[in-house]
Amino acid sequence: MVQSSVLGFPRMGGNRELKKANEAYWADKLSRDDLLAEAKRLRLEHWKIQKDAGVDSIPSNDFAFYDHVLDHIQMFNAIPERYSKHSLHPIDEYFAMGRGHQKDGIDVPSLEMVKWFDSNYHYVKPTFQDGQTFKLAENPKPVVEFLEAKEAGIVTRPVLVGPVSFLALGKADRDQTVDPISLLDKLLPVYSELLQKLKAAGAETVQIDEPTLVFDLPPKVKAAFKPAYEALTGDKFPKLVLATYFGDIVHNIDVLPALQKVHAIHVDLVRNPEQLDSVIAALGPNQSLSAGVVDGRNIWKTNFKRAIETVETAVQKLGKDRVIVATSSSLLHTPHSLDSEKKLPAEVKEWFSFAVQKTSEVVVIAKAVTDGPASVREALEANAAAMQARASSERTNNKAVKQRQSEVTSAMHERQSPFPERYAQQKTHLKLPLFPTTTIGSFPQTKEIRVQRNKFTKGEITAEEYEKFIEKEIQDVVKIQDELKLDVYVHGEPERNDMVQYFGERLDGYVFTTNGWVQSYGSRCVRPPIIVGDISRPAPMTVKESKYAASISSKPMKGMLTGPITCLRWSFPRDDVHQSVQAQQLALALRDEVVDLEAAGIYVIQVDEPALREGLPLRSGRERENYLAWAVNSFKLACAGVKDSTQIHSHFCYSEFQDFFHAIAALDADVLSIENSKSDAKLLKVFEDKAYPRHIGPGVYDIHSPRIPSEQEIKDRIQEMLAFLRPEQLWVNPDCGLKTRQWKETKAALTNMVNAAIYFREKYADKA
Ligand SMILES: Nc1nc2c(c(=O)[nH]1)N[C@@H](CNc1ccc(C(=O)N[C@@H](CCC(=O)N[C@@H](CCC(=O)N[C@@H](CCC(=O)O)C(=O)O)C(=O)O)C(=O)O)cc1)CN2
Ligand code: MET
Ligand SMILES: [Zn+2]
Repeated sequence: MVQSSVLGFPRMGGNRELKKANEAYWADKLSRDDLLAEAKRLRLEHWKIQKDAGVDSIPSNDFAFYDHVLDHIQMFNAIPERYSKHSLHPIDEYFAMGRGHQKDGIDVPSLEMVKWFDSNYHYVKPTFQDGQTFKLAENPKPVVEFLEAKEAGIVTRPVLVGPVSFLALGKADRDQTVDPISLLDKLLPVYSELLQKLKAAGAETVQIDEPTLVFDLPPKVKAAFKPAYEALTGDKFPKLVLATYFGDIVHNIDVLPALQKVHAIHVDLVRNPEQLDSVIAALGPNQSLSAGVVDGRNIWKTNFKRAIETVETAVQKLGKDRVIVATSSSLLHTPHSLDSEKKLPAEVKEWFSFAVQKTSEVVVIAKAVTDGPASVREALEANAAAMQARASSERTNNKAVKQRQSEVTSAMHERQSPFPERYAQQKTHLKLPLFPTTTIGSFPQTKEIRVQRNKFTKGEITAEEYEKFIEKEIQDVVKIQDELKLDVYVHGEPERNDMVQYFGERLDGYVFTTNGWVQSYGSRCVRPPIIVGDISRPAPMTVKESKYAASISSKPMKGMLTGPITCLRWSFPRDDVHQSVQAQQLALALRDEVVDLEAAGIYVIQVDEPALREGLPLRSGRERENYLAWAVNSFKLACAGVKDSTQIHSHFCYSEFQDFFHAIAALDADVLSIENSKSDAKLLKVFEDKAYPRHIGPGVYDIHSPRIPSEQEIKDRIQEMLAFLRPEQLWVNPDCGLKTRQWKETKAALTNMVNAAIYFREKYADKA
């Protein structure tokens, strides 16, 4: 029979219990025992949900306090000495690697955190030493959690990150030269030991994730699969289901013969349905296919008819015993349950499926194929009705939006004049000093701000009271910027819950959840708004706050918008029209906002695009070029409606930009601010040819840590930049917004930053 399976379940809990427990533990408000107990309770609850839904293969070890890659770093003892030398309790050592540790005389920053493939989830990068060795932890987490589930009567399928991906997703530590994949021989015995322990504990099957198979792989990495899976398959090991996701593996299909002893290969058939035939053809005679047909990355109900057809195609070739119905990826990227959404319009709620609902979907699909459609007739009929209702809904189509899109011209993407002419006007208009200082937009989102917003959302305070509160926050932020002597001010974004959700809530074509949280990193979560139809802007979204801020200050006030690509990427997009169409609709809505800000007297406007790099297709080639063409165009369309004298800024963070800078340069923004301080100034190499023509502020300090950078440190950074960039084109700013910081360290860090800028301003006074 066709089995059903889930590749991973969200960890946070229906009410973000894990976030709250972690943060309480970090603040010394929850004991270690209580934290561990809460985690155990959540794991059990999540297994039960899947068991009750009837899922055959339920994952374990998908839970992580902070990040699952970090779990592996600790379990294999790939812990850099700067963490291990303090003999912290294992869980504190773990958090020290994830988020840094400044306590009891210890001061160590976190390991690097980077994007998980093309998602808004971030993992902790394994960081290896020359001479790296590995050792399996005494009580490996996957074994402990397998036994925990077993004790509760649930036999699970443990999930591991595979050895090739674990190495390939890592890097050499700073000042080290080791090529991670060369460590395979040392790592395999540890995996072997772990898999045997899992088998001894009773695990029949283990899911081993090798998502790097969707990349273009360097030959050395590609060649590592054969020895790895020869070493880890055979009678003494559990059966392995090797999982890939977020792309196709057709370009690496020649790796499959080396994987023939692996029980099953999992592929993402939501993202790349066309890979089905090639993968089936490459399977060995005894191998099974795990067909990822329920989307782990989006919230749309699965189209049962289409999914069943796909699975049937596989069954015809392989037989029912060699096909597994699965989620396309872990459900980590979807919110917990639709049941807690009380405010969604009833019509659209019918179109959605969150993690809890998706667990039932895999079961229905598997049953439909095993026992025939009649066995699940009701579910299939309800599903078909929902598909039909969505396709014909008034909400999805807006004629005026389509009309406007048809009238977009190429001239609408270009500013009136080239940069030198624009800059000449901006210079006289804005009267900025050399080395102008600014921040990226947000100031600390204090507990008080969140509590007031929560009261307003619940109707406990009136709109007027909330507005007064926000105005007071803006006044405070302006006053602080006066004291700090910054040059270009921001209003601080106190009215925004999140830089994407805030816009989603103000645009037609979107709906939003009240509890649809998804983990972004560590304990930080987002509630991606959902694009259900054609997007338009019913009214200005940010003008009131920016105008108010400008009215109480004599300095230039920077307006703050989230760009079309970031709005798209950090929302749940539609799956019924191409993303380029949605991006253009967002661009047109933002274009109106940009023009309205200018008309309201805002002459510096920042349009953030931190997700531009994340949207880049994972493999090089034509698909990437297509993406860049429409992505760059949508940004330009959003910004180009202003006069030459209005200065357009854009901001980039959370990605590596060295190999991507040409795309950022193509945006033609007057000023860029770009994260720089964590990557050992790798970014600056891009400017080696000294050809970048416009203005730019590579971040001068990391905002992720409460650590206060000294004035000297910041001066050193700026000095380093001056080797690559002209003094006339440099801005001085932090790496990113300050919303996750406290006021105390924010003021101290910015004081040092402004002093450093003043030093260079005086030094280069002749350039002014
Ligand atoms: N969408 C998105 N993706 C992004 C980023 C980003 O800023 N936005 N930045 C990068 C890093 N990722 C990040 C993701 C989240 C957060 C973050 O700060 N999240 C906050 C939630 C922000 C939010 O939506 N806040 C709401 C709701 C706050 C809340 O929890 N309220 C309480 C009630 C108030 C209280 O008692 O505190 C509740 O609902 O229970 C608001 O302010 O209104 C968190 O997890 O704590 C930061 C960075 C990359 N991806
Ligand atoms: N303007 C936004 C902020 O300052 C940009 C953040 S990029 C993740 O928070
Ligand atoms: Zn940023």
